[in-house]
Amino acid sequence: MSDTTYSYPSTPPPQETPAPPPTPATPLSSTTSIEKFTFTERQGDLFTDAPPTDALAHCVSQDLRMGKGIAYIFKKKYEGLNELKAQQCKVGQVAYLQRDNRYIFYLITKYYVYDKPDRKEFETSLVELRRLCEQLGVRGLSVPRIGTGLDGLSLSYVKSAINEAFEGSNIKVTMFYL
Ligand SMILES: Nc1ncnc2c1ncn2[C@@H]1O[C@H](COP(=O)(O)OP(=O)(O)OC[C@H]2O[C@H](OP(=O)(O)O)[C@H](O)[C@@H]2O)[C@@H](O)[C@H]1O
Repeated sequence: MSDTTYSYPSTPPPQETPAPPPTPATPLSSTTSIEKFTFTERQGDLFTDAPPTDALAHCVSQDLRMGKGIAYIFKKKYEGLNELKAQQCKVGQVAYLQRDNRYIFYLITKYYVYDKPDRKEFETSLVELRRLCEQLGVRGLSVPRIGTGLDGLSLSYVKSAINEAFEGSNIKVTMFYL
């Protein structure tokens, strides 16, 4: 008896779905840096220890008296009273000067020199400060313990208000203290 070999078309094995090509990893180039908001406290003199390219900010009254405290030092060091007055800033707004290749910000946190700022106006001026920093391309901002001396705000409140106002920005804020 002859062997008859039947050949059947081989049933192709079930097609495996070809694995998708590996997703190329996002190239982390050395230039990929997403700057984030940081808040740092540093002991030192704002005027001598802050990075020279950092903008500076402090609190003043709408009447721009700057009669004492650190405001007085700013007035003596940067002058510009007429430039500031010409901006006609009101409480909650921020006037500024350009000096030595940096911005100097004046947060208007109260009406008169003898007033004390209220929190809402203080916070409004911080939000305006951030807006101005972003508009002017400021990436580094150095401040004293704003509002905590003559203006009588608590340090913990001021720090939380700064963090609240700047969270989500790409600005590095440094708070100097003596
Ligand atoms: N070189 C330096 N480096 C680093 N930190 C320094 C410093 N020099 C001083 N400090 C500290 O910086 C904090 C706040 O210093 P301040 O008490 O002056 O400011 P403030 O923001 O509470 O109040 C503003 C109102 O006071 C003013 O005078 P008026 O009465 O209003 O005329 C204005 O006009 C405003 O309205 C205190 O811890 C100081 O030790």
